[in-house]
Amino acid sequence: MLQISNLKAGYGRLNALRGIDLSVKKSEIVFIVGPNGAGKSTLLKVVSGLMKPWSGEIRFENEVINGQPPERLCREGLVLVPEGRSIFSSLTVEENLALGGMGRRDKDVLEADLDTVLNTFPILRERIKGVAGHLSGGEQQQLAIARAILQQPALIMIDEPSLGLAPLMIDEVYASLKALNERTGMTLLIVEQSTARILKLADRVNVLRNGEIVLSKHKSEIGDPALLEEAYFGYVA
Ligand SMILES: Nc1ncnc2c1ncn2[C@@H]1O[C@H](COP(=O)(O)OP(=O)(O)OP(=O)(O)O)[C@@H](O)[C@H]1O
Repeated sequence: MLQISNLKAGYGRLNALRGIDLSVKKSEIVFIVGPNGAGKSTLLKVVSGLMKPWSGEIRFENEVINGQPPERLCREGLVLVPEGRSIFSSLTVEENLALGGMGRRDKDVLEADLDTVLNTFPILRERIKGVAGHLSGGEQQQLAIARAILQQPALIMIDEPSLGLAPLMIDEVYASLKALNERTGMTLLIVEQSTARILKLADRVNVLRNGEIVLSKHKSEIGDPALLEEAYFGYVA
């Protein structure tokens, strides 16, 4: 579904991505983990069209998408949930969700999808008429994910879904994402700073450090989680 080859990008003279190779297959849950400043957000920005790469190639469903604008990629099914709060805080929860389904013509299916999303994130049903800006950080994160799901993306990229969430809430959000992936086959590319929790969910884990993928393993290849830690902290070459 997504094939990234020798991707390089940065800011001015700062080299943030130094030749990334990465692939995501249909219906997989793929994680990119790495410490602060590793280049994780930059990678998602480049793939989603928010930032132009210096060189390399990004293929989405076999089409080269380098440099295409984010709104076009969104229409083609590649949707980013950026880090932090990306909801419209003065609109209600319902209005925010409606924006997610705006481009869809299948209104009946949309209604069923909305119901499913509200079952997945019950707090959003409780607060449906409330102003989104009054939700807690974690609830706003759920709203951002729910809105993205309603866009029916083929590939949803989420930047740090655990950011600012209490541990129990992180478990809930991940359980919901896993259930969604199992039910609909939606492909997920998720960025996280911490390696905690991800092994239970991931089909593939990529460790990004200093702009380079230093480890990429399918779940069947990760026998010892220490391998992951070593790559993360740079104990191995
Ligand atoms: N807008 C920007 N202008 C200049 N440098 C930037 C900008 N955004 C990021 N950087 C730099 O690019 C490098 C990669 O940053 P990036 O935000 O991609 O890392 P990250 O892995 O997402 O980190 P974190 O986990 O802390 O969010 C860092 O050295 C960072 O300082």
